[in-house]
Amino acid sequence: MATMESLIGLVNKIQRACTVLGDHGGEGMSLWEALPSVAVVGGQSSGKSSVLESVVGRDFLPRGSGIVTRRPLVLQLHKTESGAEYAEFLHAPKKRFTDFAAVRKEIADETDRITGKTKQISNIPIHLSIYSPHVVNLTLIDLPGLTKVAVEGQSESIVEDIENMVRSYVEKPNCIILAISPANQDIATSDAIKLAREVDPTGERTFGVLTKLDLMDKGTNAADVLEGRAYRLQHPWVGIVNRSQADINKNVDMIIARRKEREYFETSPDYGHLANKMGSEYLAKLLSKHLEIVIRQRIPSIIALINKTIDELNAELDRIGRPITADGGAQLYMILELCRAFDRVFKEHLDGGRPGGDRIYGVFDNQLPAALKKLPFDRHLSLKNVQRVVTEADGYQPHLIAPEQGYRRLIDGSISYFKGPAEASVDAVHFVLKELVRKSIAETVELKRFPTLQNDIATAANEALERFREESRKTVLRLVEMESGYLTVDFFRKLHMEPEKKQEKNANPSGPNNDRLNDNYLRRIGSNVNAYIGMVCDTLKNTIPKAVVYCQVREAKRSLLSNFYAQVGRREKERLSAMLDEDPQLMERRTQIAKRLELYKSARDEIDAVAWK
Ligand SMILES: Nc1nc2c(ncn2[C@@H]2O[C@H](COP(=O)(O)OP(=O)(O)OP(=O)(O)O)[C@@H](O)[C@H]2O)c(=O)[nH]1
Repeated sequence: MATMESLIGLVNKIQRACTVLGDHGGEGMSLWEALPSVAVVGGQSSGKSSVLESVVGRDFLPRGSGIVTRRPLVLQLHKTESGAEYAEFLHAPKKRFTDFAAVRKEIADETDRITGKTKQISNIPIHLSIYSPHVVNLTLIDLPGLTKVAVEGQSESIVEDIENMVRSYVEKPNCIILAISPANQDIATSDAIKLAREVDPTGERTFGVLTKLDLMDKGTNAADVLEGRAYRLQHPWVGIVNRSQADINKNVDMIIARRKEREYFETSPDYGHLANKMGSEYLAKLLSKHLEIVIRQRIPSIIALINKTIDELNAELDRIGRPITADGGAQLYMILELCRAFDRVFKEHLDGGRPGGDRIYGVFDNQLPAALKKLPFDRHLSLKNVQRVVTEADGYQPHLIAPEQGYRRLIDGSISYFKGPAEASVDAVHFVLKELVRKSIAETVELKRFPTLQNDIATAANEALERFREESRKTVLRLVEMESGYLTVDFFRKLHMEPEKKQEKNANPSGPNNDRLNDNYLRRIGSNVNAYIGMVCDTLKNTIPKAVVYCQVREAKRSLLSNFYAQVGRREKERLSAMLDEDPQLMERRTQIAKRLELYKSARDEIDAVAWK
């Protein structure tokens, strides 16, 4: 069976770890909140700090008039076997305080650091651990005193602010409330009891503490309260006699004060019969014992919470990706795997399965034919232009039979118009491919965590696409040039064979005459060229897409990242790690999760070890 010390020590340890990680508060139910803690609540000057100090057996809290406690103080008491007493602050972890006057000063300074020297309050806690053979394992939270009026220099809202802050601690179901009330005031007006009743109506987690018993009017006593008749709680009331202000001023030692307190009860005619259940030492033991019971009850639910959280953290780690290995070979492998994952997505876009590849067909099916249709052959083959070209081609010697040179020039001129739509198709497909690269990178889940690699892949892919575009451009231009380079002879032979019935009877069949190049003759040349160009157009409508697919689409599928692979393979280990750089926020998040995971796992181990001892 676990001992009391080990159980409370365990909770102390876990709380401390939670604190280091900033695990308390925040989103969801945290481990911190699942652990029991003791909060000290009371009106101003009710004796909260004095009770805390007697429990610890040391002077270490700032004193003065007005509200001195202006930030929550999370005080963890660690019982040590022997040796010197010392204190440590979470905000100055490397510094051991053995002088408790310095601890007091540090609390005051640290309070001012957040709140300024004003009388404002802050709900950011100060964490203090005290290691001593004279304490019991316990975590206590000292809170600002509840007050009814704001004093000079404080905002009007301070009364409410303090109450809200204190309430935020005591309303947690795992908070044990140490409600401090001074005996020289009517218990019915106690701020502590009022708040405790509100958040814990059944009184099962409230411990009533009555201070200043020695300051009661002569002839009156607090037996009614201490024996539970005035205000009933589930736990017995504990009476306390702290040092008076005069004692404090005289520097009366805590140990002596404890002895005097013991003597007070033992010799008191009013409380002598309760003596063994009164005093700060008894209170410390009572709390510690209660805490142990509570912890024991809570262990199953704490373990459940821990296990649930471990599962959640693991799931989140899986989602954002596990840390990357440091080995160069493994990194190279990982980069190539990631590239392949991208490549798969990219191919799915082209081959179907993912949208986008169809837009390439759109280029061939709509854009290209539409552009071809718009070419200005009407203008180029107008009577006027045909006449101009043919005459120019003839030069000083008009053609004898047929205007061979004129035909060639008209055809060449027309064919060169095809370059525009051919290049436009190349560009259009280029942009579709580029967009698909962008989309594929965004859609490759595995790449999400690696912004640098995403960039590298995008750059490499775009460079490759640029090369393919250039190759494709050359190829389609060549197709067009090939059409000019050698004309289809058959077409003209057939023309020649056709009966020239449409020719005017009086026109000179051999061509030119005095009003050489009459309209009908020119129209015929124009329509012959037009028919030939129509044939070329039909051919190019088919061959341009073939060239584009061959040079760009097929290459993109085959070798989009080939150069990149070769480069990566030659890279140094440092460059590989750099490529696998992640979003700093993500890395930070992963470290956070890993740390919390560590905390929860070690908490589980510790609980296992203690609970089954
Ligand atoms: N005689 C006597 N004086 C006490 C007792 N408890 C507290 N005092 C005195 O009451 C004054 C206030 O006590 P603190 O312990 O500072 O009270 P507090 O509730 O912590 O005060 P704040 O943090 O300012 O709200 C001090 O001067 C103490 O010496 C007691 O049991 N007997």
